[in-house]
Amino acid sequence: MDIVYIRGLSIETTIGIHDWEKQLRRPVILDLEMASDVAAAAATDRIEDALDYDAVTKRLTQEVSSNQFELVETLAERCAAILIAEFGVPWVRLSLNKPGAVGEGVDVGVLIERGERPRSAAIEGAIARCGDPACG
Ligand SMILES: Nc1nc2c(c(=O)[nH]1)N=C([C@H](O)[C@@H](O)CO)CN2
Repeated sequence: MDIVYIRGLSIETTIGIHDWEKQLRRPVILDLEMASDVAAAAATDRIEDALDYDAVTKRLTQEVSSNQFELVETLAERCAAILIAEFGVPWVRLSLNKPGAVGEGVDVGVLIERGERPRSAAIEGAIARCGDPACG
């Protein structure tokens, strides 16, 4: 499985369960791994055949910065849903860090995986030879 990744995407938003948190804007940091057929894009050398990390960055920035959330879980699920529904990403691993949430130097957040991991060509070949999907 090939991956297009985005690391350290910092987006300003309003997030938190406490009243004081609802009054301020603060950054959250996203790290994304998105399944994508890199070989197919390389074969044509066309952005239309690639998962455009610039377009993903702009869309997630727009969504996260223009909305308010209570939980990091909600924000993470919203981003994963957008990647699957709007960008056709079959599988995503997304980690969301909320800096300073529980004090200096402590990292908290969530790590989620959504969608189905595409099988490698080698696994597909093995299944085809075996004739039974359970074989893979
Ligand atoms: N699992 C979670 N736990 C907590 C969250 C959250 O979003 N998910 N949020 C908070 C507060 O907003 C925190 O950042 C500051 O107390 C607490 N726990």
